[in-house]
Amino acid sequence: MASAVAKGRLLPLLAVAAALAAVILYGAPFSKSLGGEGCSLLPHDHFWIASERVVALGRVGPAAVEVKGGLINAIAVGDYRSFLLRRPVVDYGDAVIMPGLIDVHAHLDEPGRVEWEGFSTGTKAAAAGGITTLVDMPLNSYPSTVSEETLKLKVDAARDKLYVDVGFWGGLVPENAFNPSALESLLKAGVLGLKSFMCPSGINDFPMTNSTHIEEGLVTLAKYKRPLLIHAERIPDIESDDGLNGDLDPRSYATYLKSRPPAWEEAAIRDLQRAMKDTKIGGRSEGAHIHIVHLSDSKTSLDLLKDAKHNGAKVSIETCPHYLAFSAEEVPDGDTRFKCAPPIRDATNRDSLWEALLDGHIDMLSSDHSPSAPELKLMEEGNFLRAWGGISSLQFVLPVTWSYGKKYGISLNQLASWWSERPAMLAGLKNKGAILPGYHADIVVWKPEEQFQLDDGHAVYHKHRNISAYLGKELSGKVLSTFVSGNLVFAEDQHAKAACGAPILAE
Ligand SMILES: NC(=O)NC(NC(N)=O)C(=O)[O-]
Ligand SMILES: [Zn+2]
Ligand SMILES: [Zn+2]
Repeated sequence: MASAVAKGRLLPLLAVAAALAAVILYGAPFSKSLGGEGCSLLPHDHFWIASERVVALGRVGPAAVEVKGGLINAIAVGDYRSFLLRRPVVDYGDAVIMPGLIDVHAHLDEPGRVEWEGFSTGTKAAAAGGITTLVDMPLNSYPSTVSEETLKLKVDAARDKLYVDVGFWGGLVPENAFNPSALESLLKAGVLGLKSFMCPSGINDFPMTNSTHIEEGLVTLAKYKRPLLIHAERIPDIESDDGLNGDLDPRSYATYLKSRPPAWEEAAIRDLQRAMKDTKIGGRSEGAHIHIVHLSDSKTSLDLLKDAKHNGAKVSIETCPHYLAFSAEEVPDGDTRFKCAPPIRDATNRDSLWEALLDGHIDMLSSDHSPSAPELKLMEEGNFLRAWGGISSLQFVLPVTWSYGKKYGISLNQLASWWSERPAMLAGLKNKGAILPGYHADIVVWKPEEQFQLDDGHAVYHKHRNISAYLGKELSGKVLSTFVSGNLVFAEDQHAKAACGAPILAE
């Protein structure tokens, strides 16, 4: 098995344990020092972790991973046990060792709305769920991250509160879209890219943009080679009133579903045709990249995006676990925990989303963790039209993707691609998103087969556990350990004492 992987595939072979022909060792060129006191539950900065199922180098199999100074230093592929005698090693048996998840779409709501989530609880939940990096959305905090100054407020608010690494998206809003120097100062200050809405965002200081704002913003983004993430729903110029006449029961999920039809996603994507074309080689914003967040409509909207990609536009697509796990048919009336925008659609739509993900038309997954204060979910009243829209899911996305994906035959390598490799590329995170020598030792160790009930006895680190639509579900996939830059930040239902995650700022 070892030699099959080694054959000319990847990195230079720096050393081979001569006594053990079965072990192939890949080495890294440099190392970086670890964080300080209390950062890790493991008292070493040089150690090995090993298991029968390491997801690395394009395969899943027995291997040991050497972690040194926060980086992956080497990978010994094959029968590692005798090789590791007398070395500090954690042998995880048949648990899976996989790259940590990178969640490119989470709303942590700090500063300004810590009563919704906050950096501390949000990143503790991430660590407990095997997420090692997340990128925070520019809205739902107050103020929104739309300028150099407001980014500074974010970074200041995050100090000493991060249990995992956190990057930041900035906002593209009408106020800065036609002002390249304002956008440049935001980009120079370190946001990893920008995000905009094509419909009202629900947040006053984050107004929506039209396609002209977007086309202008992309020209500046092209210079920096950073992406624009777009919430692609737009109220069509002529709204059909299908089904929206007659009695509207705001507790009925059908009412909500009809209020945001696939035509909204389609209208936004049609409106983006010119912007997408501009990203092509030779186009006005060549070098820029459009990323469609949380795609729900797997029909015309997806077809239009597939065409754009096929014609050379630089476009990527994400969807979220809730669109893959749930269907409109099963959302109980009045259960506003399931309210999000765009909405969760019918089961046929869900199956087609899975198909598109498996076929590579959808590139990656994200949580779109968007909690609020519980009162705003109006759970007693159950009013879908007035409740806060957003699914609370951060800690659960790995077991959810796995549990609901099993019946579609997903593999561990696909999980690593959708949750680590592709998101790292989107966010421009070099040295993250894979278990490779020289990369950050950002790793999740988990047991896919272990089932658990997400009941009252289960530790949930989100600020508000009861607003999550996943509560009460039986899931498969228990996270044992999470490493961020070699620090064991979560293990056995415990977090490291100190919050040593790093803010990530683009250079
Ligand atoms: N203001 C929000 O957080 N909105 C979010 N809400 C959802 N998805 O329901 C989003 O990402 O659009
Ligand atoms: Zn959105
Ligand atoms: Zn969102």
